[in-house]
Amino acid sequence: MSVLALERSTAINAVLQASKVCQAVFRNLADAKAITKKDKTPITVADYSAQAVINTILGKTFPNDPIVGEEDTDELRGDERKPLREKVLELTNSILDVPLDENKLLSAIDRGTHPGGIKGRMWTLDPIDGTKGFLRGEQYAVCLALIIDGQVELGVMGCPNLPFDLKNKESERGCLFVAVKGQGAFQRKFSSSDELPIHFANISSPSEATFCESVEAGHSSHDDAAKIAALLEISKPPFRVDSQCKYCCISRGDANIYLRLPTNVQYIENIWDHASGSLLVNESGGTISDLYGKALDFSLGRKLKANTGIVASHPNIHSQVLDAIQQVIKKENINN
Ligand SMILES: Nc1ncnc2c1ncn2[C@@H]1O[C@H](COP(=O)(O)O)[C@@H](OP(=O)(O)O)[C@H]1O
Ligand SMILES: [Mg+2]
Ligand SMILES: [Mg+2]
Ligand SMILES: [Mg+2]
Repeated sequence: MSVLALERSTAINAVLQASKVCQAVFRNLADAKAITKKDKTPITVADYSAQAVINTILGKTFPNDPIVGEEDTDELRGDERKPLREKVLELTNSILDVPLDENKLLSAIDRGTHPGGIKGRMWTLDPIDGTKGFLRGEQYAVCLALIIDGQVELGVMGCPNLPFDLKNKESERGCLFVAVKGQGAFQRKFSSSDELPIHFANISSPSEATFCESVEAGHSSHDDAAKIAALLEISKPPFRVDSQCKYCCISRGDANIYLRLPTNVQYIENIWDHASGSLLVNESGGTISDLYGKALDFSLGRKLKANTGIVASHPNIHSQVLDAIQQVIKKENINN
């Protein structure tokens, strides 16, 4: 049996089950009212339920593994939240073999409150990455990764709305991406367990590139990206996609560069927003770093405290992309 085989199959099953939760809510999106968390970002019944499903499945096979999950139950407790809680419970139990009661539901979600760190095994989970994309009816991803001693060893991403072949409009939607360190990167359809290896598209000059960025200008500066693209003589328009689907797209050759450029100096990236995607990039032949060329450090808790922004691209062009980023950042620092 290959390394992490049980972790791999369990994570794939967990992500597929959680994706079913999201797809069920997505089909009746008008009913999926979002509430706003303390950090002013949205959350829906599907985010809570997907985290409950994945944490329950992981807990059965790996009862001692901690989980660093995005969500907690702070906003799900109290009388006024009873209707929301009941919806989350109903949705969760429509997927799980053994139904949960309300207390078990809350504790399943709160298994995700681990602080992270450098020692031992831990999972990191983003039950819906791109909640804003989900609410707009666009792209989102269910993202799960296993970190051991600060290193991402396994990443699985479910992208329910992503076409298997982006160039073919009729292509089936629902793709799952999986990478294990040292074992390569693969894509499969939700509807079939056949896995196909994926690779970065070969590219020799940044000017030929298509770059990905967030749909949300508040999550990544579109203005700075345009300046960087101009310096690199990129003529193709940006490919804007929500969520870690961006990592999936560059890893299978749909685009060549992913830029995530801070809009606010206070913002620090979350580990669950990049763990699975960063391994997918590495295993499909890409390079990933922060804006200063520093490796992403997943060992410092729930956040990427030592890093600023993100850039992923083909190794042939990475240093040129970093140079262009430096020029734009330096100019801004001088002007501020
Ligand atoms: N000011 C900000 N800068 C960068 N990322 C932000 C941000 N505010 C929220 N985010 C993150 O952006 C993620 C979505 O990324 P993208 O724009 O690539 O779709 C969100 O994940 P969630 O949707 O899981 O909350 C959230 O963690
Ligand atoms: Mg969120
Ligand atoms: Mg996220
Ligand atoms: Mg999320």
